[in-house]
Amino acid sequence: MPEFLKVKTAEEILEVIENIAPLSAQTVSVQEASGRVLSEEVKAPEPVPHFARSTMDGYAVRARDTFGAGESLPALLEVIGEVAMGQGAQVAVRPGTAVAIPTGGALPEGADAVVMVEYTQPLDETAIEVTRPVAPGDNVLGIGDDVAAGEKVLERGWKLRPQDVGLLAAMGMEEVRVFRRPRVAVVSTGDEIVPPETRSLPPGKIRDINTYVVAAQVAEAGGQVGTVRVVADDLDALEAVCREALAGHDVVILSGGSSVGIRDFTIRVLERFPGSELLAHGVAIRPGKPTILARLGEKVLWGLPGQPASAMIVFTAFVRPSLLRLQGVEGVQELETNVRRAELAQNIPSVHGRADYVRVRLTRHKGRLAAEPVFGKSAMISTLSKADGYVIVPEHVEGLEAGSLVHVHLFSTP
Ligand SMILES: Nc1nc2c(c(=O)[nH]1)N[C@H]1C(S)=C(S)[C@@H](COP(=O)(O)OP(=O)(O)OC[C@H]3O[C@@H](n4cnc5c(N)ncnc54)[C@H](O)[C@@H]3O)O[C@H]1N2
Ligand code: MOO
Repeated sequence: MPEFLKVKTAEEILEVIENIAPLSAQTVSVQEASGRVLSEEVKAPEPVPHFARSTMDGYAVRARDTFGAGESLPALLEVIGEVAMGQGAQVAVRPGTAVAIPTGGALPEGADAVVMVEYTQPLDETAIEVTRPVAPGDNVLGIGDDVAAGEKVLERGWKLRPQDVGLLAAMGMEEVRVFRRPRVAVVSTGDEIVPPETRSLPPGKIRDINTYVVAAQVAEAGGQVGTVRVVADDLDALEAVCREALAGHDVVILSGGSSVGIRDFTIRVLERFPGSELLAHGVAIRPGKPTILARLGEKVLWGLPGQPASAMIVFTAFVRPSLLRLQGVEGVQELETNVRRAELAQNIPSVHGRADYVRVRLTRHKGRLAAEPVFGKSAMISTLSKADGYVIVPEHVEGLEAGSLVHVHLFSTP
């Protein structure tokens, strides 16, 4: 009797994934760096800012000249000049004097603070009264206050976000070293699969769903979608497509044919690749049991269940983290941002023996985030479209009760 050869728990699969080494590194320009993962830590090559800047519109002063100043006893200061934006200060502040300065202007020599214009009163063309004292450093961003020279600002394995790219730009970095993005082939198998543009569907045929879902998920996970193919249930044809896909890609994702039926060829194709190492055939989750994970040297092959809901759930739970590992993401940066806590809106029944991955939709209930189960067979695409993610009912738990707090694993990062 055919059977699943190597059934693993979700935790065991995630352990295998954690041990996937990143791909090689490459240099990219800072403009292209958002979403990429650093292959080296970044240290600040220079201080930011590299000159002391005012953070307010006002007057650069010596703080001690304002000590004791108040509404009834203002400090009188001579205004001896003005700082132009984008230029170094041309004049130094001496005792008893002030220099007009815009927000972001360079603090003149001799000054150690800025008085906001609101707390000054012009006396005449060349003098002001200061009605509030400032302490040294007030309203000033000193050299290196933002980033000190040599400071470690970003870790290896950090996935760069827009604000990180801003930090690199501020430090004058034009390029960074990042891990290569995995090139991924997406292959759907099945005699029944026809392209979406097919107008009148013959009986027994269905339009291709998984190719489109998986390719979009790969792109969202930072992978580069390469070959996209639909292959008939034919062992030789599938072998040929896999051979070509493995040669030109880091990862090959098949969908369909991963179960134990007579037309489920993924395992049989793998047997034709002598160096292949089957890491999992079957994972103890529902839906999604017929999942295959294999390594062929440096390459990774995933066989996803053909049912669209199963394929999408398995991708989110396992394939996505594996693509992130190949890109060098370390720790939980990405996985954490993909989880929301919500209150379960309805009971979820479940049985012992397999972890249930139940599709849910996120809604607002009395100002709080709620997770509403979307029940349906794994052959249904509409349930996925209604759902935002899934909730896991662990193997040894008999269902979850309405009102309990759950983790919703999102299909997409918003
Ligand atoms: N005797 C058993 N039969 C099945 C088992 C089992 O344990 N024992 N598991 C069931 C489960 S659960 C799933 S899920 C499916 C997965 O099977 P395969 O991965 O081998 O996938 P296929 O049989 O090729 O297809 C299943 C289903 O999905 C449809 N499909 C396939 N590709 C696409 C696509 N690109 N777009 C849209 N739909 C697709 C396909 O037409 C089938 O209806 O096995 C169960 N059987
Ligand atoms: O486990 Mo299947 O993947 O229910 O549809």
